[in-house]
Amino acid sequence: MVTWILGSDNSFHLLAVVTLLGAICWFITYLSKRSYRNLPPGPKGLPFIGDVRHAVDPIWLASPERKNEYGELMYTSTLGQGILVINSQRVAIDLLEKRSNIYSDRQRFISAGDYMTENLSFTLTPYDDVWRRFRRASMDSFSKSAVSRFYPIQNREAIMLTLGFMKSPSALQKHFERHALSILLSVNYHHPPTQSEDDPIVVALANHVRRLLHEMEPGVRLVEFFPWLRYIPSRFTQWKQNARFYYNHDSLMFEGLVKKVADDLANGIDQPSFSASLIKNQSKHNLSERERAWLAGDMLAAGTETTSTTLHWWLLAILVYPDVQARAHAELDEIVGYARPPTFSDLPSLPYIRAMVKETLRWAVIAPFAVPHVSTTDDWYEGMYIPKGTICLPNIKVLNSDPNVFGKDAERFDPARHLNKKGEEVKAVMMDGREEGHVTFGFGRRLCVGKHLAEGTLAIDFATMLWAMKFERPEGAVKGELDVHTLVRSSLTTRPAPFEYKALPRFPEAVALLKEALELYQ
Ligand code: HEM
Repeated sequence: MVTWILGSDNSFHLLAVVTLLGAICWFITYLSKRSYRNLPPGPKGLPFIGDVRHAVDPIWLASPERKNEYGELMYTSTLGQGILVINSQRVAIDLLEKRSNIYSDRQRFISAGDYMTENLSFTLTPYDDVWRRFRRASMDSFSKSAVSRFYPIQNREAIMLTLGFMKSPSALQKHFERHALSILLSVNYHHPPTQSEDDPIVVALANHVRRLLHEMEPGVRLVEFFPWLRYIPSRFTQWKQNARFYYNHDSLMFEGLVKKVADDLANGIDQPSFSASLIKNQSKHNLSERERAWLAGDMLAAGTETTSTTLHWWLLAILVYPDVQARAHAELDEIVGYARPPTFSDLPSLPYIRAMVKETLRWAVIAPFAVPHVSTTDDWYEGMYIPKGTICLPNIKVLNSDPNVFGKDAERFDPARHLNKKGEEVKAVMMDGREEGHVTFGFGRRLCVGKHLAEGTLAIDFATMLWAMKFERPEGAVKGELDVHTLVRSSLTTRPAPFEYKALPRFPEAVALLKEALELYQ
């Protein structure tokens, strides 16, 4: 047969086709090997399973030693999943900002994503049409100018937080968590101030976040490693039944919160809130009722713990750096005085307080890898190959203390680094010229939507708390004893290790003046 083919007229064509196919196969193999030979440096691990041990160890991945060992980019992989750790602002900006069009997807989770949220959790949703509509709708309400309508809520909550602290200073975490959630419930639904952490909505939300994060933990769901398991019918798979149950449960919870706002609007009660804007702009945003409810609901999950954890780090920072606290007190005394607590209208005249917001976000380690991005196409960067589907981890602590950007004293908490010699705000301390002075809000198209709201909350909280109180170490505490390095993992974020402090009123009338001011916001 072979002889016949070779001997016929067609034989030449066939031989040519086979040779050509062979050459193409060889070329593809050569190219792919060449690509994989050019992956960024990093630990290789074992054949087939890769570097499982390190890939699931965030402390190892985030350590500044990796930068010394491998440089600005480190690539590792496990079970075929590529992971890229970005260790310099320059590269983070080049990839996640300048090539944002191909680095803006999120990691896919079958259980937490496809089943438990039907991919309607804004923070986790893939880079698709739903995300685009969510992004547009939320930018309308959370832009720098739009958030000013929430100032009265933030002012009220700053006073409530300060009064709570003055009454029971030791319960810092409870105060910060109640405060952050209460702001977001009011901003989202014009909900009245939340009084305690036992409030049913507080408990329900905490459970929602806890469930999702548990579901996303590596190794909790086998289906994440063996996606074909999703095709096993629900009656044999408890995880699928649970995920469906909680999707329906959470959808009803979020829809119920928006419905209350819709009822108010129908009854002529028109108070500023994110949900009210979504309802009024229904046709512009093109969101279904369910999408709308999940969008508003995800703001609570994304904004609560991040804000409360930042406050927690700030308190530690001003204890470790009493000189910073003293300079903030001096600014408040000069600009606000002792006759009334600060308001948003004071903030333009309080550059040191505003710089303290930037510096807290730079110095604190709130989310060590922000929220990972995923690449959507194969890419080449400075001769290195980055395969499609790579999980990209910006190493926030390393980027925020990059000596090329912040100098040799980057470890120090020093708001003055964001000011010039005259004490005025310096707009850009960053490589891309962005104004924040840190990369804690993430990058590119997925940059934190709530950043303006969060900055306002932190500024008015710092101003109000420092106007009323002085924070000190308890008697007998030795300088240098405070631990600024340990990271205690909470659900979404990392907090500092527990520490002791005293919160002392700065002058006798502070409580009465705060209570008086609070009445204006009731
Ligand atoms: C200090 C407080 C906050 C910090 C440190 C923080 C940090 C972040 C980070 C790191 C991301 C991921 C960015 C990226 O993927 O590159 C993010 C995304 C997001 N944040 Fe924030 N955030 C804070 C407050 C808030 C608040 C108050 C809200 C709601 C009003 C909010 C809503 C969101 C949303 C919805 C996303 C997802 C955006 C998207 O995937 O397109 N955040 N935030």
